[in-house]
Amino acid sequence: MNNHEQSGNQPQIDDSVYDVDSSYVPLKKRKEAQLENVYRKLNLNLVKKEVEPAKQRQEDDSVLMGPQANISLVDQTVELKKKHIIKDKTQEEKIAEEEKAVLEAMARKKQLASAFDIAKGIEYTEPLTSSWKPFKRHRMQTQEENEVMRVKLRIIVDGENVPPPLLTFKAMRLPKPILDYLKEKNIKTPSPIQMQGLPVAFSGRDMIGIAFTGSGKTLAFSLPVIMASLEAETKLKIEKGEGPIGMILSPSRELATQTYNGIVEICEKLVQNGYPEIRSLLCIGGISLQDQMPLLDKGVHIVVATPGRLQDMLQKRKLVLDNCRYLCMDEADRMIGMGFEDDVRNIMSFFKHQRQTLLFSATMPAKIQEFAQGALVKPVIVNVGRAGAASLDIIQKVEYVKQEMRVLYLLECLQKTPPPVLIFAENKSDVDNIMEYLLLKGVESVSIHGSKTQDERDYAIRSFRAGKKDVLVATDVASKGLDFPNIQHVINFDMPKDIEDYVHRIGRTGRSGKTGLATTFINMNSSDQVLLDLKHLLIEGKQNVPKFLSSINDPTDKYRINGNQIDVSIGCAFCGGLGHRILDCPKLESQRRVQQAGMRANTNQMSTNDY
Ligand SMILES: Nc1ncnc2c1ncn2[C@@H]1O[C@H](COP(=O)(O)OP(=O)(O)OP(=O)(O)O)[C@@H](O)[C@H]1O
Repeated sequence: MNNHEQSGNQPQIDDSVYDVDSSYVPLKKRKEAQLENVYRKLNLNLVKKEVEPAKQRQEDDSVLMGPQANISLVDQTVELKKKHIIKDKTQEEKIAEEEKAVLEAMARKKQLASAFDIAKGIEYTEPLTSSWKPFKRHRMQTQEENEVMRVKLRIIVDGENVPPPLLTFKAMRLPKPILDYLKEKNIKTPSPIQMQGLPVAFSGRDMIGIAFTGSGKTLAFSLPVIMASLEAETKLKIEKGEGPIGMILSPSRELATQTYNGIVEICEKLVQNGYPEIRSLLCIGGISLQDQMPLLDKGVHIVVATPGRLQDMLQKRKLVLDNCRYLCMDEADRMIGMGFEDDVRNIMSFFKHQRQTLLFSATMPAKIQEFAQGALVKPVIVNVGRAGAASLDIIQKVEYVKQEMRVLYLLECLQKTPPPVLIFAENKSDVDNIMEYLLLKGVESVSIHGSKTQDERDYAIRSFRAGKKDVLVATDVASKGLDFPNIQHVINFDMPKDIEDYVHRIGRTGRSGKTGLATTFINMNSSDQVLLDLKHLLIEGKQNVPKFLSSINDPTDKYRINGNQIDVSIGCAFCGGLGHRILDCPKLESQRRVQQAGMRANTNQMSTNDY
């Protein structure tokens, strides 16, 4: 029943209609055109360069080499060896060079740094320090011992002087009320991203944290901001109108609210136990600024914000970042890579001092890491699993369902598991239609998308979270970071445009060690590129790959010369998709188009949804 392709008796499955071959006829031409577009966008002239060096070398060689040459034989030999190496470059090396050039050009174009620092010519070379340190016995551990531990925990780190991983919350020297809070929440042992990420963040180090959906990243950046605030408050009380000490940026109002609520709970626990009051402000669209003025007047320690409202407040000087020393971007690749990039750059420009910067996400392609490293000081990269990999706790099913049959099939699909179930659709109108249909059929459902009022959005999230509604139908606004308890099943009414969104969507289930199911409807309307990314993601996750996916012509085959010589698992350095390389990246191409048309606000769903 789960797999239509396998059962072969469902009318809505029609593999024969799915003529994938025809869409790949002009592949070579398409690649050439895409390449040209990428280069044009980046003002590179690499296509020309590819042709010219050989000619140039010939000319150079004729001048430099041979008996007439005015250089020593040793130098000539070196030159000849170089020449030989250049000539012997494998196709793999050439591709790697092209990819590197594209990435470097992008990094140059998009330095993520404070305008203030750039203007003043300030460059920070050393990380900030903090008074936190691990117990002596952990400090005494050798790097080798730490590394052995990391290997066991499947944690990969990169960076100088990485603090040791700590296996218990107690070893992290957290205040007792926080330890009690964690126990009450049944959070007994830190997850791997917490074991390594928390010591790094507590030490004041800049960090990029990558770990699969539902693995506890929120605590890995919330506890450090609370600790930093406690430290600051203890040293010098935050007075009227001062603060914040730390700031967390989220791509959606709902995610910001969730993070804020978690922080407030922990801070309340601290106050109940005699610790100083740590005040937090939720800075998102749809909340009355007037209502927040009394809190702002008192001074706040922590701000959790979406970029739109935050910029508004910064511009109006309702908030100043003079004392802000901690910045975390949750779902960082979304924040930097798509849509919010200019906003983030603008927010950065309001900082006046060095800050600790942390970036977290489940999907963080190399492109973002390179880009972000320009803004971080001696960062530590903490990686648990491949960036962009799906959680192994999710059973992924992919079914071919004709476009017009999808709504009808939803009801059957809903029977697969008990509630709660999340249904994702790309378009707001689809969300509305699905919702109407489910209500007609008596399914207790709520829906959320960017055109709903804040009250409607809040109601939907609240009632679904409380278990009063069985089904939440949503656009991608609810796909990133939201943590609903025990989602049994995620249904993708359509395949998202990029594989990262797919990873985030299905990541609403299979969280904190529990198993979940994800079903995705695909048909001829799904793009070939993303289906190939999906195929490779399923292979990576050891999931069943349906025949209609495995039979698609795979352009990454062309990179597997000489018997799979190229490791395709490196995937696309821009979007992280495994089914293509950066030179074929549809997302890069679509961004180029968006930028050219100057339509960012209209075409990026996040931007319209989340302010
Ligand atoms: N160490 C832990 N042990 C058990 N549960 C935990 C632990 N840490 C966090 N959790 C719980 O796991 C759930 C998922 O955590 P969280 O929302 O932080 O995941 P995430 O990694 O941020 O996911 P996403 O990538 O989707 O944003 C939450 O309900 C959280 O309370």
